[in-house]
Amino acid sequence: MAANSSNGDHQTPTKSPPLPSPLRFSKFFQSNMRILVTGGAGFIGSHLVDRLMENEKNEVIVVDNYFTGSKDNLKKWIGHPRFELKRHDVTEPLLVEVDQIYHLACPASPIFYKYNPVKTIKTNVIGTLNMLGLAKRLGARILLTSTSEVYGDPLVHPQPETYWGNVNPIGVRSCYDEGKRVAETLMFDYHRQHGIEIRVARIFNTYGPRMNIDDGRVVSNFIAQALRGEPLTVQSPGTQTRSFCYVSDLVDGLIRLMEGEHTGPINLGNPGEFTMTELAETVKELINPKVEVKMVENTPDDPRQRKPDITKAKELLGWEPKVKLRDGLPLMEEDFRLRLGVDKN
Ligand SMILES: NC(=O)c1ccc[n+]([C@@H]2O[C@H](COP(=O)([O-])OP(=O)(O)OC[C@H]3O[C@@H](n4cnc5c(N)ncnc54)[C@H](O)[C@@H]3O)[C@@H](O)[C@H]2O)c1
Ligand SMILES: O=C(O)[C@H]1O[C@H](OP(=O)(O)OP(=O)(O)OC[C@H]2O[C@@H](n3ccc(=O)[nH]c3=O)[C@H](O)[C@@H]2O)[C@H](O)[C@@H](O)[C@@H]1O
Repeated sequence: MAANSSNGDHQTPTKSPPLPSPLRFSKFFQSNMRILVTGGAGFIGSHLVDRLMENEKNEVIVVDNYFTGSKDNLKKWIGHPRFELKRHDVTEPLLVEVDQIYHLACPASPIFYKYNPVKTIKTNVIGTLNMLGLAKRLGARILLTSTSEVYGDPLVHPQPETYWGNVNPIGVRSCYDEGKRVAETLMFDYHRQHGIEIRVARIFNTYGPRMNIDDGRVVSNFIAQALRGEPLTVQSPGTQTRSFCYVSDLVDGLIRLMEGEHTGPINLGNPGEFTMTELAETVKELINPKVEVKMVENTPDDPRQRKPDITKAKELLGWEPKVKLRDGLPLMEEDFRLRLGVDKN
């Protein structure tokens, strides 16, 4: 019987195992944490990647199908030894070895998520199932970027995480808001059934540099319109409200949530609340006082009010946003000027 065999079935190895590749000890492999970011070529994802890459102990893998994201957002990392970019659609299974998963992949602007609603549902449901399956196989911690849209057209204001929402299940926005609600359910079922370490962030309207110029969301629309000298299109009635969070604050919140001890769901957003008419007037005043503000028709099921209750984020993550709308808009203006080629007079 072999001396080192516990059950007697094993042969004593006659040959020692091969040495690991010498590359195993190079700088490339010395990271402590390998992190997957799905949707990392998008707006929030690329800012998250920037922040994760600042830490030399992190190795970052991005997967994206480039539906609304772009390699351009990640160009400073392409070729970096701790960075890898892969064209991949999350509705297909993925085999990679990672310690953490930030799962962002999903079109976020209403014009894009409504463009192919069935695909949006597949991305939210099958995409999240695939990422949870990966997390289960690896024992990895997974964070989902859910949304304030799970509250629908809210009847409670501001919205705490305990509010179950007011969502139209058959409307044109349902592919996104019901899709995210199922994604949250899947996260908690995998947690309860399989013990997966989960984190769920409910993000409220976030803005900043790198949003697509023709993204269709309100802040990017107004800034692009102001710079092009076109009327700012306020969708009626203009009294509907949103609360806008600058992207650096949001990324800080996501990382705190991932690194902390709480599953969530946790609201991440800036409680400063504005009507769309107020937003248009602010953009006009800061960027181009000559443009006109024009009232246009709205889209179905547009939520009338939205403001996060961030008590939980403050208490559990020690997080609150720092950048006020009036300070964030000029930072975004600078980026849009560069990309549109419009100089400041
Ligand atoms: N920006 C916000 O205000 C906001 C608010 C709430 C929630 N969120 C959530 O945050 C995440 C990122 O939003 P964003 O504003 O950066 O949007 P974005 O559209 O800029 O980024 C989404 C990224 O996901 C990719 N993607 C889409 N479908 C995919 C698929 N099937 N497979 C692989 N990649 C896919 C896109 O190409 C893009 O790079 C989304 O999950 C969104 O629902 C954003
Ligand atoms: O933060 C959230 O939870 C969600 O918010 C947004 O959805 P929405 O608030 O409808 O975002 P916008 O399309 O930017 O619209 C905001 C408001 O601006 C108005 N709007 C939009 C565009 C425009 O040109 N003018 C205008 O007045 C809309 O009617 C709406 O009332 C995002 O698009 C979602 O991805 C995200 O999940």
